[in-house]
Amino acid sequence: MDAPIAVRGLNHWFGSGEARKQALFDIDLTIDPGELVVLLGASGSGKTTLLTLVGCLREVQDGSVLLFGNELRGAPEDLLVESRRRLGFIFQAHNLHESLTALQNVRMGLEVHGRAAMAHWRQAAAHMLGLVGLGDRMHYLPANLSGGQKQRVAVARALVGNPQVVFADEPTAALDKDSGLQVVRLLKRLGAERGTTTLMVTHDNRILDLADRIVTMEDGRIVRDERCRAGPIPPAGSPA
Ligand SMILES: Nc1ncnc2c1ncn2[C@@H]1O[C@H](COP(=O)(O)OP(=O)(O)OP(=O)(O)O)[C@@H](O)[C@H]1O
Repeated sequence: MDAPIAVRGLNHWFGSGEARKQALFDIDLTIDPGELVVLLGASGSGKTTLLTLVGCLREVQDGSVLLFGNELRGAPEDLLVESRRRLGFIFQAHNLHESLTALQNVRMGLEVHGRAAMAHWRQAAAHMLGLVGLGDRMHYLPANLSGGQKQRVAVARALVGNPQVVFADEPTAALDKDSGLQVVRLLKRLGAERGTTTLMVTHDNRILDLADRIVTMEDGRIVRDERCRAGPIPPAGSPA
């Protein structure tokens, strides 16, 4: 299988005129299918900028970003929309809809996938909530869930559409140690089972043990790229 993400010579600037400031410098990064890659780096080093560029949430200005083999620089809107459908996003502020139950919140993760996916939304959402250990909380409103449980609902929502790549920005920041580990273990397990690739920004040293690879950024540049011992578990059905 081809690399889902291949970045070459990526530069990015914010602002214009006098205030123009370069945030990314000549980034090269190839991520293999099924990898759980952690992006580390001090505040302002460019992690979120990189994540949003690869996640089709920001326009690529200079260099190349191949997502599923498609060039995002200068890509037409319909290609970006199509690409986003294959992605899942988990952000620190889990932004669940307070007036919707856990099940209904997870349903939202299927809405972009059209009528075929929606036909069986209840089964799919319930199955996903079961996988994140919330089978007995499906009809709870967010207000009646703990921080860790809410984040797991957000994880279920991100994963219910079976994304090929998951982008997670500080997914454990609001969680205690056990809940944080649980969320990342879940991502890792689903990655192994489904071949899902995860690119995760974190400051959380506690979850580094679970990473297949740790990429460190400093002042807009990648300064280290280390593979960890464990390595990715190949998805079921891939050649030995
Ligand atoms: N919308 C924006 N407008 C102007 N400058 C920005 C914008 N977003 C980010 N920057 C700047 O780009 C640089 C990289 O920011 P970025 O948010 O990618 O860093 P980060 O590593 O994710 O930081 P943090 O860990 O604090 O989230 C910083 O200097 C930041 O001030």
